[in-house]
Amino acid sequence: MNQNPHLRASKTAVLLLNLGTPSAPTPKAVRAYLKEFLSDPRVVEIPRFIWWIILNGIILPIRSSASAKKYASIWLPQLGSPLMHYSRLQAKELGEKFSNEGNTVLVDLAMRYGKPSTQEALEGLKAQGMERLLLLPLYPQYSATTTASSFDEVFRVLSTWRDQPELRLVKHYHDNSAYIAALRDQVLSHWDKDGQPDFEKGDRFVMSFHGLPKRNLMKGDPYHCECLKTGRLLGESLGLELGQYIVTFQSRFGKAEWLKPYTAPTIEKLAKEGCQRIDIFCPGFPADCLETLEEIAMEAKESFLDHGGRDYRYIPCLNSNPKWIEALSNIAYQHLLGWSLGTESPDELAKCNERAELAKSMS
Ligand SMILES: C=CC1=C(C)c2cc3[nH]c(cc4nc(cc5[nH]c(cc1n2)c(C)c5CCC(=O)O)C(CCC(=O)O)=C4C)c(C)c3C=C
Ligand SMILES: [Fe+2]
Ligand SMILES: [Fe+2]
Repeated sequence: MNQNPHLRASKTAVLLLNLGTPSAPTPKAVRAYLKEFLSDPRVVEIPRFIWWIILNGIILPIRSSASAKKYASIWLPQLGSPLMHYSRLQAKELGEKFSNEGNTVLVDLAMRYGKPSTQEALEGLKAQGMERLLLLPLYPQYSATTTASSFDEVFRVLSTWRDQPELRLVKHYHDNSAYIAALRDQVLSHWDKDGQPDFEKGDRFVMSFHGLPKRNLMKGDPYHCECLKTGRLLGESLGLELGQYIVTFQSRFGKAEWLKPYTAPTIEKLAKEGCQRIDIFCPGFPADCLETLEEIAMEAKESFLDHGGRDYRYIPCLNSNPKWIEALSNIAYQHLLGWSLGTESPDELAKCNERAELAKSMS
């Protein structure tokens, strides 16, 4: 069925791309995930042979069980990995938004590592008649380590297809006004509920982004500048002055220098300097995950309180904030301009069938 492309409805699809997460919070599942992730030459740029020895001989044996314990501490009862749960929810709600607005757009989620794989997501869309494909990464700031790696994987899969879809990509949306408005809404709704920090008294608003080796920045990765711009735009939209907000980088991996200032030492320093309250938010992570829930909401909180801080407020990621779903749909619509957002009318399909019959009779 549906072998003849003339006989099927041709559809537009939006594929959300994210990193991926272990299938379970166990050393075995975490090891398989880390092996795939850290073997990606886009992520670690050390010469392959040397890296293979370090990864298999040192990192995987040590890190798999340490990370598994951390994953176990954030695993959601019934729902599993927060990254998977919120990414799926975002795909579902974006799809519903399109259909509520009368558009037929296929929406799905693909993970760069683990499941659902990019290959299975693309094949699923193809089976539903996808002819036009928009790739929308759940990375607002572009980095070769994340965005480019996800695109590479899509290109790799498509390179095996005879009949490829039309293709468009969203490179980044770090300064998109709807994204900034969603971030602002997320912060303000927490301040409305919990009270605002007192900046006159020295309270601080910290925006923590995932880090990257400094070498990547020096080689031309735009990620650092895009994080700083998101931070500035969010700070401005909240009416904050320079010094009231701080942009930091977390999740350093290995011994090399990464983007600075690092989140953990900054928080410790603030506490030691007498800052009583910090509100911390991770604008670069659209979904809560290990890096936000364990490293920021738990570990960094402990350090702040241990070093004399009194009040540590973690503001959750965008997750299923309706303003975020609206931002995703705005970004998608901008890039879908000119593409059909419905299936062909019965008239069009009938014409297709006539052309197909004609072609058959001539062959
Ligand atoms: C060289 C190592 C790493 C680079 C470079 C890197 C870049 C990078 N990562 C994200 C987003 C996420 N990373 C997550 C987890 C994670 N990241 C690394 C290493 C690098 N990341 C590791 C080893 C791990 C696994 C956890 C651990 O063992 O510490 C996650 C969370 C995944 C989850 O399952 O919850 C996200 C999200 C970005 C945006 C980025 C570069 C810009
Ligand atoms: Fe990471
Ligand atoms: Fe920069």
